[in-house]
Amino acid sequence: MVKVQKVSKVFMGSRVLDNVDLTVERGDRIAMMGPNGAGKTTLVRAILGFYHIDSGVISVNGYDPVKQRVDVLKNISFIPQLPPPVKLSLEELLLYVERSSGVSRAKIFEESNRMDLDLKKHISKPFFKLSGGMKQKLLIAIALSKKSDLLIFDEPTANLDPKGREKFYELLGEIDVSCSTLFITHRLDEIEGLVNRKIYMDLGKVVEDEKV
Ligand SMILES: Nc1ncnc2c1ncn2[C@@H]1O[C@H](COP(=O)(O)OP(=O)(O)OP(=O)(O)O)[C@@H](O)[C@H]1O
Repeated sequence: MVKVQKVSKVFMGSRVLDNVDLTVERGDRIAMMGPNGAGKTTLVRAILGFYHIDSGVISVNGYDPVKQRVDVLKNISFIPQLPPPVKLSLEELLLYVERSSGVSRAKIFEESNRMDLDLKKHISKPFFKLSGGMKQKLLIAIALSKKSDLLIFDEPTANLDPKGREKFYELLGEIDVSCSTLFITHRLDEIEGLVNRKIYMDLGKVVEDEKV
Protein backbone atom coordinates (compact mmCIF):
# COMPACT_ATOMS: atom_id res chain seq x y z
CA MET A 1 0.00 0.00 0.00
CA VAL A 2 2.74 2.47 1.02
CA LYS A 3 6.34 2.08 -0.09
CA VAL A 4 9.04 4.36 1.23
CA GLN A 5 12.45 3.64 -0.27
CA LYS A 6 15.68 5.30 0.82
CA VAL A 7 13.94 8.58 1.57
CA SER A 8 15.85 11.57 2.91
CA LYS A 9 14.60 15.04 3.74
CA VAL A 10 16.72 17.99 4.77
CA PHE A 11 15.31 21.05 6.54
CA MET A 12 17.62 24.04 6.81
CA GLY A 13 20.77 21.95 6.51
CA SER A 14 19.60 19.35 8.99
CA ARG A 15 18.82 15.78 7.82
CA VAL A 16 15.39 15.10 9.32
CA LEU A 17 14.76 11.87 7.39
CA ASP A 18 17.85 9.78 6.77
CA ASN A 19 17.55 7.03 4.16
CA VAL A 20 14.22 5.73 5.50
CA ASP A 21 12.80 2.44 4.21
CA LEU A 22 9.26 1.47 5.20
CA THR A 23 6.42 -0.58 3.75
CA VAL A 24 2.82 -0.48 4.94
CA GLU A 25 0.69 -3.46 3.93
CA ARG A 26 -3.08 -3.83 3.93
CA GLY A 27 -4.31 -4.65 7.45
CA ASP A 28 -1.23 -3.23 9.19
CA ARG A 29 -2.07 -1.49 12.45
CA ILE A 30 1.01 0.49 13.26
CA ALA A 31 2.08 2.41 16.33
CA MET A 32 4.88 4.78 15.30
CA MET A 33 6.92 6.00 18.22
CA GLY A 34 10.13 7.81 18.99
CA PRO A 35 11.44 10.90 20.76
CA ASN A 36 10.39 14.46 19.93
CA GLY A 37 12.01 15.56 16.70
CA ALA A 38 12.71 11.99 15.50
CA GLY A 39 11.07 12.70 12.13
CA LYS A 40 7.72 10.89 12.57
CA THR A 41 5.48 13.75 11.44
CA THR A 42 7.85 14.64 8.61
CA LEU A 43 7.71 11.07 7.31
CA VAL A 44 3.92 10.99 7.43
CA ARG A 45 3.68 14.39 5.73
CA ALA A 46 6.04 13.20 3.00
CA ILE A 47 3.80 10.14 2.48
CA LEU A 48 0.83 12.51 2.14
CA GLY A 49 2.69 14.65 -0.40
CA PHE A 50 2.94 17.77 1.80
CA TYR A 51 6.72 17.80 1.38
CA HIS A 52 9.06 17.28 -1.54
CA ILE A 53 11.70 14.76 -0.53
CA ASP A 54 15.39 15.31 -1.30
CA SER A 55 16.10 11.73 -2.35
CA GLY A 56 14.43 8.34 -2.51
CA VAL A 57 10.99 7.24 -3.70
CA ILE A 58 7.55 7.17 -2.07
CA SER A 59 4.53 5.51 -3.60
CA VAL A 60 1.00 5.12 -2.21
CA ASN A 61 -1.13 2.56 -4.00
CA GLY A 62 1.25 3.05 -6.93
CA TYR A 63 0.83 6.84 -6.99
CA ASP A 64 3.41 9.55 -6.42
CA PRO A 65 2.25 11.63 -3.40
CA VAL A 66 3.43 14.94 -4.86
CA LYS A 67 2.58 14.50 -8.53
CA GLN A 68 -0.64 12.50 -8.01
CA ARG A 69 -1.78 14.02 -4.74
CA VAL A 70 -5.51 13.80 -5.43
CA ASP A 71 -5.28 10.05 -6.18
CA VAL A 72 -3.20 9.50 -3.04
CA LEU A 73 -5.45 11.48 -0.69
CA LYS A 74 -8.66 9.97 -2.06
CA ASN A 75 -8.12 6.80 -0.04
CA ILE A 76 -6.44 8.22 3.05
CA SER A 77 -7.90 9.82 6.15
CA PHE A 78 -5.45 11.98 8.07
CA ILE A 79 -5.73 13.64 11.45
CA PRO A 80 -2.91 16.13 12.00
CA GLN A 81 -1.17 16.78 15.30
CA LEU A 82 -2.33 20.40 15.24
CA PRO A 83 -5.77 21.18 13.77
CA PRO A 84 -5.47 23.58 10.82
CA PRO A 85 -6.63 27.22 11.37
CA VAL A 86 -9.78 26.85 9.27
CA LYS A 87 -11.94 29.99 9.14
CA LEU A 88 -15.02 28.26 7.69
CA SER A 89 -18.01 27.70 9.94
CA LEU A 90 -18.82 24.07 10.74
CA GLU A 91 -21.75 24.34 8.33
CA GLU A 92 -19.41 25.46 5.51
CA LEU A 93 -16.77 22.92 6.47
CA LEU A 94 -19.28 20.06 6.34
CA LEU A 95 -20.45 21.22 2.93
CA TYR A 96 -16.87 21.38 1.71
CA VAL A 97 -16.06 17.88 3.01
CA GLU A 98 -19.27 16.51 1.55
CA ARG A 99 -18.50 17.96 -1.89
CA SER A 100 -14.77 17.29 -1.99
CA SER A 101 -14.66 13.81 -0.45
CA GLY A 102 -18.19 12.52 -0.90
CA VAL A 103 -18.52 11.95 2.85
CA SER A 104 -22.12 11.96 3.99
CA ARG A 105 -23.12 14.75 6.35
CA ALA A 106 -25.43 12.38 8.22
CA LYS A 107 -22.50 10.03 8.85
CA ILE A 108 -20.36 12.88 10.23
CA PHE A 109 -23.21 13.83 12.58
CA GLU A 110 -23.49 10.21 13.67
CA GLU A 111 -19.74 9.85 14.37
CA SER A 112 -19.69 13.25 16.12
CA ASN A 113 -22.53 12.16 18.37
CA ARG A 114 -20.60 9.04 19.25
CA MET A 115 -17.64 11.27 20.16
CA ASP A 116 -20.00 13.35 22.35
CA LEU A 117 -19.64 16.39 20.11
CA ASP A 118 -22.89 18.30 19.65
CA LEU A 119 -22.40 19.53 16.07
CA LYS A 120 -25.84 21.11 15.86
CA LYS A 121 -25.11 23.40 18.78
CA HIS A 122 -21.92 24.76 17.18
CA ILE A 123 -22.88 24.56 13.52
CA SER A 124 -22.55 28.29 12.77
CA LYS A 125 -19.29 28.74 14.73
CA PRO A 126 -16.02 29.07 12.82
CA PHE A 127 -13.93 25.90 13.15
CA PHE A 128 -10.99 27.81 14.69
CA LYS A 129 -13.20 28.97 17.56
CA LEU A 130 -13.90 25.45 18.78
CA SER A 131 -11.89 24.21 21.76
CA GLY A 132 -8.83 22.06 20.99
CA GLY A 133 -10.62 18.88 22.01
CA MET A 134 -13.73 19.75 20.00
CA LYS A 135 -11.64 20.37 16.88
CA GLN A 136 -9.96 17.03 17.32
CA LYS A 137 -13.31 15.29 17.82
CA LEU A 138 -14.68 16.78 14.61
CA LEU A 139 -11.57 15.82 12.63
CA ILE A 140 -11.85 12.30 14.03
CA ALA A 141 -15.55 12.15 13.10
CA ILE A 142 -14.75 13.27 9.53
CA ALA A 143 -11.82 10.84 9.21
CA LEU A 144 -13.89 7.90 10.44
CA SER A 145 -16.80 8.85 8.17
CA LYS A 146 -14.68 8.73 5.04
CA LYS A 147 -14.17 5.38 3.33
CA SER A 148 -10.39 5.02 3.37
CA ASP A 149 -7.79 2.29 2.90
CA LEU A 150 -5.42 3.99 5.28
CA LEU A 151 -6.05 6.07 8.39
CA ILE A 152 -3.16 8.16 9.64
CA PHE A 153 -3.41 9.71 13.08
CA ASP A 154 -0.72 12.04 14.36
CA GLU A 155 -1.17 12.04 18.16
CA PRO A 156 -4.95 12.25 17.80
CA THR A 157 -5.82 12.13 21.48
CA ALA A 158 -3.48 14.89 22.68
CA ASN A 159 -6.40 17.29 23.39
CA LEU A 160 -9.08 14.78 24.32
CA ASP A 161 -10.42 14.35 27.82
CA PRO A 162 -10.37 10.79 29.27
CA LYS A 163 -13.94 10.09 28.14
CA GLY A 164 -13.16 11.38 24.63
CA ARG A 165 -10.15 9.09 24.46
CA GLU A 166 -12.20 6.12 25.58
CA LYS A 167 -14.83 6.80 22.90
CA PHE A 168 -12.16 7.26 20.25
CA TYR A 169 -10.56 3.90 21.01
CA GLU A 170 -13.99 2.28 21.06
CA LEU A 171 -14.65 3.61 17.53
CA LEU A 172 -11.23 2.50 16.33
CA GLY A 173 -11.97 -1.02 17.48
CA GLU A 174 -14.80 -1.04 14.91
CA ILE A 175 -12.68 -0.11 11.89
CA ASP A 176 -12.83 -2.57 9.00
CA VAL A 177 -10.03 -5.17 9.18
CA SER A 178 -9.03 -4.48 5.56
CA CYS A 179 -8.17 -0.91 6.51
CA SER A 180 -4.64 -0.03 7.61
CA THR A 181 -3.92 2.39 10.43
CA LEU A 182 -0.81 4.31 11.34
CA PHE A 183 -0.72 6.08 14.69
CA ILE A 184 1.98 8.41 15.75
CA THR A 185 1.85 8.21 19.51
CA HIS A 186 3.73 8.71 22.75
CA ARG A 187 1.11 6.67 24.63
CA LEU A 188 1.61 3.09 23.54
CA ASP A 189 -0.26 1.79 26.61
CA GLU A 190 -3.50 3.28 25.25
CA ILE A 191 -3.38 1.65 21.83
CA GLU A 192 -1.47 -1.54 22.59
CA GLY A 193 -4.54 -3.71 21.94
CA LEU A 194 -5.26 -1.98 18.63
CA VAL A 195 -1.90 -2.47 16.89
CA ASN A 196 -0.08 -5.38 15.29
CA ARG A 197 3.16 -3.60 14.48
CA LYS A 198 5.41 -1.19 16.36
CA ILE A 199 7.84 1.11 14.60
CA TYR A 200 10.41 3.22 16.43
CA MET A 201 12.10 6.20 14.83
CA ASP A 202 15.11 8.10 16.07
CA LEU A 203 17.31 10.72 14.42
CA GLY A 204 15.43 10.44 11.15
CA LYS A 205 15.75 6.66 10.85
CA VAL A 206 13.51 3.66 11.49
CA VAL A 207 15.48 1.96 14.26
CA GLU A 208 13.04 -0.83 15.11
CA ASP A 209 10.15 -2.45 13.24
CA GLU A 210 8.45 -5.19 15.19
CA LYS A 211 5.33 -7.31 14.49
CA VAL A 212 3.26 -8.03 17.62
N1 LIG B 1 8.66 22.73 8.04
C1 LIG B 1 9.79 22.56 8.73
N2 LIG B 1 10.82 23.42 8.60
C2 LIG B 1 11.98 23.26 9.27
N3 LIG B 1 12.21 22.24 10.14
C3 LIG B 1 11.21 21.36 10.32
C4 LIG B 1 9.95 21.47 9.63
N4 LIG B 1 9.16 20.43 10.02
C5 LIG B 1 9.87 19.73 10.90
N5 LIG B 1 11.11 20.27 11.07
C6 LIG B 1 12.17 19.75 11.95
O1 LIG B 1 12.32 18.38 11.66
C7 LIG B 1 12.62 17.65 12.86
C8 LIG B 1 11.64 16.50 12.99
O2 LIG B 1 10.35 17.04 13.26
P1 LIG B 1 9.06 16.11 13.29
O3 LIG B 1 7.89 17.01 13.51
O4 LIG B 1 9.05 15.25 12.11
O5 LIG B 1 9.36 15.24 14.59
P2 LIG B 1 8.42 14.21 15.39
O6 LIG B 1 9.17 12.93 15.50
O7 LIG B 1 7.09 14.15 14.76
O8 LIG B 1 8.37 14.92 16.80
P3 LIG B 1 7.21 15.08 17.96
O9 LIG B 1 7.17 13.78 18.69
O10 LIG B 1 7.75 16.19 18.79
O11 LIG B 1 5.93 15.44 17.27
C9 LIG B 1 12.58 18.66 14.00
O12 LIG B 1 13.90 19.05 14.28
C10 LIG B 1 11.79 19.83 13.41
O13 LIG B 1 12.22 21.06 13.94
